[in-house]
Amino acid sequence: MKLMLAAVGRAKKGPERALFEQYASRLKLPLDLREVEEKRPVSGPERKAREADLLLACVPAGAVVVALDERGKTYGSEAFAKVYGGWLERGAPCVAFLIGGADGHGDAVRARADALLSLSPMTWPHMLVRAMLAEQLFRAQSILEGHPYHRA
Ligand SMILES: C[S@@+](CC[C@H](N)C(=O)[O-])C[C@H]1O[C@@H](n2cnc3c(N)ncnc32)[C@H](O)[C@@H]1O
Repeated sequence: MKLMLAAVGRAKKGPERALFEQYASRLKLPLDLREVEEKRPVSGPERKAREADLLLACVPAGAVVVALDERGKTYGSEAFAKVYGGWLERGAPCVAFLIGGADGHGDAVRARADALLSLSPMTWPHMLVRAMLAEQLFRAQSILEGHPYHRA
């Protein structure tokens, strides 16, 4: 079992990337980061559709697919830990988290996703979303293990 984060855009060296790497490195399951980019000058629905294809091409067969979307379901951290634990127990080879680009996710991602996960109803910059997701995965891991980190 591994975790995968497929995301639109390439993270430059900087605080968001450092924060993501800090939390990702504390996860016991390997977290494979795959960055995708549409290089052709397309916009709007065409860009969204192309980015959806690029993201889905990263997803291994049989993976649990979780699309990050502000319109998705929100959880408290304890409730999220239970849901996350359920995904891990499904026996899938991978839990794949997908982060969209400036225009959000295309229809193909929504159709394939097993869950739409919101970190809040607000829209956050996608590079920050990577770090926030990694922190919540680490928090969920701590909750499932009964580690005191999650009380902080
Ligand atoms: C800058 S946002 C683009 C939002 C886009 N305008 C939309 O309507 O979906 C880029 C990506 O960051 C992620 N994202 C931003 N805010 C989020 C939130 N509150 N919860 C979950 N994911 C979020 C989503 O994956 C989104 O596709």
